[in-house]
Amino acid sequence: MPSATSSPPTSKTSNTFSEPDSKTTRKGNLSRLFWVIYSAMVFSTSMAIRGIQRKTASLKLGSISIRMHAFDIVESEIRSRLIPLLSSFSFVVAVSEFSEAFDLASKLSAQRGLPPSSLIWKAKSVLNLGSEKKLKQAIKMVDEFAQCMIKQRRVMGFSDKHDLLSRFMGTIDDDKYLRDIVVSFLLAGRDTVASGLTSFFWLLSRHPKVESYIRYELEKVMSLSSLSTDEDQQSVTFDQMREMHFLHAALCESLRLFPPVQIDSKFVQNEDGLPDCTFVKKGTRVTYHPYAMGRMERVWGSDCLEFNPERWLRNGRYIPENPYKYPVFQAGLRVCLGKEMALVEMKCVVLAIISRFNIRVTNPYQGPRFAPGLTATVRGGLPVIVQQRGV
Ligand code: HEM
Repeated sequence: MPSATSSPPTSKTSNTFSEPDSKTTRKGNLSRLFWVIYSAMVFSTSMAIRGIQRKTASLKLGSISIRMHAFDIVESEIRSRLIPLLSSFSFVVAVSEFSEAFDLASKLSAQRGLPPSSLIWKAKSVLNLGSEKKLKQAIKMVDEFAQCMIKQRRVMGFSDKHDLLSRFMGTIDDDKYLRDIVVSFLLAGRDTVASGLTSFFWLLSRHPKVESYIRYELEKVMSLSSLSTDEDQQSVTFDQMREMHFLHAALCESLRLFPPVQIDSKFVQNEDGLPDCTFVKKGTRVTYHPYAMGRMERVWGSDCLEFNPERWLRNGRYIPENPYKYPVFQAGLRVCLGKEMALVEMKCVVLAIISRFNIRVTNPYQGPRFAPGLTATVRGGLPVIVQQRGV
């Protein structure tokens, strides 16, 4: 653990595995749960982006005020839905029709790229057959959901609202464009965050000391705060969370080993050369591989395969890496606009869960296996045992 904040976790936060007690534990599928919760949360902060809107979106998404707004929304979803769900004896996650349609559309779109030639899906699409027919139906349902959300917001009024959709509605009148913005952001921000959280909980199950240290850091920031005299303060505030350097480091380290976007391709617009002088002609597909890059000894050193949050800390403070070395959120012009928001969301969920529950993966020795798709979805989900702490 980092030297500047190296006091050992208290016994209260120590994290030895205890056998599940039938009254306090329940089994569930964490990745499925995150997907469902996030479909609601990301919608309330989602926004469109294309061409000229990128700049506007980038300013808005990166701003402290929008991150604080996201923090409030996520906190409220956690309190009203996630915690009650995890606390109930057996949790069955209700999957909405929309959620199913969204998953199907993502899966079928990704499957288009699997056969060697695109002719197959194009022919099926023209003839409206099989998977292409299902894809069209799924996309229609997703679009209708987004349209309905925009229509409702118009009826309810948006000028006094602070969420991103309302802010964009103030500048864009075209509802079809707004719909595409909502769907794009949902696509960009939903499964990525769910995937990152799922892998993180798998890693925590394998590294209980890291989990204990996050709990210790949480207790520390809360006790140092002037709010600590306020007996009503039950959960961390946005500012306190920003002081949690170890948590931030642990999430970055987890995303290094399990990036939600494992590979990403670009097509060359005009003939060009790569930095190593490889010639690339117009139309060439160039793929970079964040999953492989995060595990290269040449880049990360001999302990590249270890989960070691300390590699991100100097004197207890988080030091960011060069995004070209760590392209989990891409780098340069097309860098992820939701990076900061994603980290806020992930931190909120992690803190809410680990301060109240012990989450144990049922088979921690089996690493996550990913299904083919746009984002790294854990195949079959991540079966876990949830145990309420202190019971
Ligand atoms: C851990 C979570 C996330 C990861 C790892 C991630 C990663 C990425 C990556 C690699 C790209 C570049 C894709 C490309 O150029 O092909 C990207 C783009 C983008 N991301 Fe994220 N993302 C995450 C969460 C989010 C969230 C929560 C949002 C918004 C709510 C978001 C919004 C966007 C947008 C709008 C773009 C498109 C930027 C552009 O093309 O100009 N992302 N993301």
